[in-house]
Amino acid sequence: MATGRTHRPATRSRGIPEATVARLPLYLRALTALSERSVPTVSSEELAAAAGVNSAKLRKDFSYLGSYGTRGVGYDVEYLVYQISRELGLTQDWPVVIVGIGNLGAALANYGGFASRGFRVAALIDADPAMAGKPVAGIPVQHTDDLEKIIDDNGVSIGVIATPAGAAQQVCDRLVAAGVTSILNFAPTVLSVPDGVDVRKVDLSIELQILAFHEQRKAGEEATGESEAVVRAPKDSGKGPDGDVPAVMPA
Ligand SMILES: NC(=O)c1ccc[n+]([C@@H]2O[C@H](COP(=O)([O-])OP(=O)(O)OC[C@H]3O[C@@H](n4cnc5c(N)ncnc54)[C@H](O)[C@@H]3O)[C@@H](O)[C@H]2O)c1
Repeated sequence: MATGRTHRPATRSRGIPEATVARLPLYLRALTALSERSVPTVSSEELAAAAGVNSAKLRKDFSYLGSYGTRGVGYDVEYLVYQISRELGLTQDWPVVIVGIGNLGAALANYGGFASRGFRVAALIDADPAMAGKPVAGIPVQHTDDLEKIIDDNGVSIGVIATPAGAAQQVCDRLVAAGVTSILNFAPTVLSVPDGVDVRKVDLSIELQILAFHEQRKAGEEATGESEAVVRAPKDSGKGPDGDVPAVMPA
């Protein structure tokens, strides 16, 4: 299944719904931008607009954090940044390994945005012996033979898979056996993991296919001149139960 969902129940142990957890990074991004502009407080409406979320939903989400804002003043930006960062586990440093240092893995390794969000690229791993020792983003690539030792030495719990699809499950199995409990998978394949391991999948081509579906629908509306046309989506419109995550893609 092409999904960005984690293999977890809908509610986390501390009572915060998974859908709220998924919105916390959106609030954090908007709050960080306000903080960088030294904005001290923000109303729920302003923040909701900046995060692209409905304001009633935002207030409900923040109630799970025990954050209710002050009437007429709004939310304290710095405190909310701290609260959300703490809730997301970002007040600590997370060493991450990237496996598969080709076009995508190298681009990820070079992305500066991870470090500023608390994710440190601890190691780069590839199966190609010719790459071993070569620096990418200033970090020497290490061979997959040493994967288990690298995970252990660096205390890594988050792994990023950027290998071809055919290698991804085997890489995943090794990461999990070595102690990794969260995986971000870029390979276009479904990974099987044991309970207790979270997998999130990123697939830009699926996002593009969903956009293509909407483009096609818009073009159909224009052609028939139906400004408010009821153009019914196929039974499976490409959206999951939350309306934001593709559940099943057309063949
Ligand atoms: N999710 C997305 O939006 C998205 C976008 C682009 C690419 N991809 C996927 O990301 C993956 C990588 O794409 P790319 O363009 O970087 O490919 P690439 O061929 O440039 O790189 C793949 C790298 O993986 C290494 N590799 C192969 N088997 C391995 C193994 N068992 N263990 C460790 N390393 C191994 C190869 O040596 C190579 O360096 C592909 O699966 C591709 O489909 C996903």
